Amino acid sequence: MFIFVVNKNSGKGNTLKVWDEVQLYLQSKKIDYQVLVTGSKEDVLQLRTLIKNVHTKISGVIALGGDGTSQEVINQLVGTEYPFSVIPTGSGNDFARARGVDRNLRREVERIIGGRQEKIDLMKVNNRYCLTVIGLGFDGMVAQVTNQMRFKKWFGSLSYILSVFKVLRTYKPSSVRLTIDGEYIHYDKVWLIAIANYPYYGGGMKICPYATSQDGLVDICIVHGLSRWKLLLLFPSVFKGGHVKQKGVNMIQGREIIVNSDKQLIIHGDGEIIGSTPITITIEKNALNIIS
Ligand SMILES: Nc1ncnc2c1ncn2[C@@H]1O[C@H](COP(=O)(O)OP(=O)(O)OP(=O)(O)O)[C@@H](O)[C@H]1O
Repeated sequence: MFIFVVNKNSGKGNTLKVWDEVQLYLQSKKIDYQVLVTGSKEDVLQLRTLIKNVHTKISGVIALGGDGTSQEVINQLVGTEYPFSVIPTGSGNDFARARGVDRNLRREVERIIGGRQEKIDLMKVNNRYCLTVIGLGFDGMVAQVTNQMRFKKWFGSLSYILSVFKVLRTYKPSSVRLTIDGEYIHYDKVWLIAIANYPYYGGGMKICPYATSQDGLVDICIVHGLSRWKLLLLFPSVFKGGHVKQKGVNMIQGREIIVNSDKQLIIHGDGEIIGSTPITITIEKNALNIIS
């Protein structure tokens, strides 16, 4: 038995259409499933009840949505053995991108149904688990502007790039004190800090190219000390991960990161606003089963 959580509001609004196709395939193969169609984050809480009431073996819980939907679903699955996967129908889809998705829907569903399982690490902030990247400062603001954008549905992953240019015009960098596994580091003029379990965010920006969800560590990218113009020039290199070799970019790894800043910085996790500084981020090894 598979359980599907379908976020009818994700991406360009065609998630229900994709679900219809998936459903046809499941029925043609006589695969047992249940579905929860959700219209808000709060609806995902019904997943627990659904799981409790299923009396056959659950082979997987599959989200149809983007990274925000995935975050909601995995927060219901941590502590269980049920494996998670996603059929990407969101705007950014950075978790799916990192795993490598088959563009052919039928093959993607087949892969999920027959897939092997593996354990991955998750990042934890204030009792909330995040899958891909947590971003602070400039990044937090970009996520906020993107989520408020009326045309996000139309622009898909391009909406993150449009927001970058919008935020770049007015954002002011700040001083940040990082404590990484007990060691203090002070940075001035910090534009952004990205803390990653997977390489991508913002619909394909390879912010931490070497991040892997199976090493018990987060990769941290700190962009600091640059003028607005230099930041703009650095921007194109992030799509291939080339920014990591440039001046003004520091890469560090760690297990526990405490962030303090001279002004309150907005924080996103998987593209969703999850709080503001000061904040502590930890990594939990092997916290989630996924279908790979
Ligand atoms: N299961 C759910 N059902 C309905 N709404 C949800 C669910 N999970 C999250 N949401 C809300 O729906 C919004 C959109 O979902 P999601 O983030 O998955 O799609 P997206 O923003 O298009 O894609 P991405 O995050 O990959 O850019 C989220 O910002 C969140 O507020």
